[in-house]
Amino acid sequence: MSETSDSDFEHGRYDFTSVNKADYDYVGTDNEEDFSKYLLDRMRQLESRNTLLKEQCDQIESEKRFVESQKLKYEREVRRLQAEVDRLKTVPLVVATIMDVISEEKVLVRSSTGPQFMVNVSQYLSEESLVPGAKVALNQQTLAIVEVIPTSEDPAVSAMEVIESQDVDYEDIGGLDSQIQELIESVELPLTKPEAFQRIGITPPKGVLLYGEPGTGKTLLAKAVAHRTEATYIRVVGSELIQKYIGDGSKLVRELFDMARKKSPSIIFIDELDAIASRRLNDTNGADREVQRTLMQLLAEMDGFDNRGDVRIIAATNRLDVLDPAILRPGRFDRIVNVPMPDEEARANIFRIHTRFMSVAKDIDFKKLAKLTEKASGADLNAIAMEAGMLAVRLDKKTISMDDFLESVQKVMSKKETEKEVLPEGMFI
Ligand SMILES: Nc1ncnc2c1ncn2[C@@H]1O[C@H](COP(=O)(O)OP(=O)(O)OP(=O)(O)O)[C@@H](O)[C@H]1O
Repeated sequence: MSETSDSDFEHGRYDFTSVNKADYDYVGTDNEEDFSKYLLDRMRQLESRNTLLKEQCDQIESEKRFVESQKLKYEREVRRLQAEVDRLKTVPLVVATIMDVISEEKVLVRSSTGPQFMVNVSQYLSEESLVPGAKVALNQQTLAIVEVIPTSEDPAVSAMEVIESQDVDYEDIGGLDSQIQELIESVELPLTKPEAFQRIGITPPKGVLLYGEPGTGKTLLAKAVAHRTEATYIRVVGSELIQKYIGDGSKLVRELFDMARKKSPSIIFIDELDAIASRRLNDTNGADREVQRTLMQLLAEMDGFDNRGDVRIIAATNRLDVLDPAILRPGRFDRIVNVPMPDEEARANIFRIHTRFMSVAKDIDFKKLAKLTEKASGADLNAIAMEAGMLAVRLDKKTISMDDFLESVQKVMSKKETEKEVLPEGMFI
């Protein structure tokens, strides 16, 4: 009988198909019983070897699967690194802003270095993303648009101030009684009593335009009406629509009206209307065309707007003289309200309003303060009251004295004078 060592099994050297010649010697001999025993032993041995080999095979299989998955992982890593190397080796892209979309394939852009180009568009870019104002990347050689750069902030969110409820009321406004009355009739009543207008058969004005020098209370008036009507107050600033998001103004105007409808009853307050509604001087310039497009969108929104609805529009400007007459036509801003600088009586009232919650001495002569502040706006008077309060705090006093007010008047009014001197004619502070 040949000897087979354990290591033969382990190393696969054992030939399972062959039978040792010596094994035949048992057949037909007395040793047959021994031979059967031997075969049984051998079979058990082989079975146990078989189980062991199966286990080893399973283990090798699982190792193989592991190695294969590692291989795939490293292949992926190599591909990623290769792509990164390729990306770093490619020529840089030029950043540009879309000025105008001429057709599906042609777009007018202004590159970040200044010049404007008419460029082609990659067919893989979605048409909706190609809108005036969008930032794009151009191939350096062909200048074709290859990518639309996502905006880091939503212009609609940052350009609009939306306040669900206001805390300013008519009592917080000094000296503008007739202006308040105008707003009650043209904004408050259409929102609170629309049926009264229907009954009488008149349509309320679509838009109210407040004009006057800075700091005279135009914003305050709009906020107070929003408060009275419990309407959502949505404010946009004309110059921000244009300066920050060139090309996006018209989209923003559309979004503004959509939001106003969604949040109705609402009051849209457009501050610095002149920035988007000035008479155009130069049509050829891209920025001017943008302003025009924004204005066109505003007019379209106003024209398609139901004046009996629960969205009202108030706009404000310091420069009524530069407005495009189109904006003042009937059916648009057809109620024009002057918000003047406060007269003496109004100034005294505004002082009283702004010192209501301050700890002031009993002998404060508001009439005298009003006389001393002839050219002051409501905002200046507020600044005077605040400054007087600061003086009292600095001196650790319990109440604000008349002297504190006089010192503050002197300080704020002389500052105003010097600022006015350095400003070009026609510009307000
Ligand atoms: N008539 C007023 N009564 C009481 N406070 C006033 C009045 N006018 C202005 N103020 C004060 O001045 C601040 C600025 O006023 P407001 O923002 O309403 O001016 P504005 O006319 O909208 O100015 P701008 O044209 O610069 O936007 C107000 O928050 C308020 O404190």
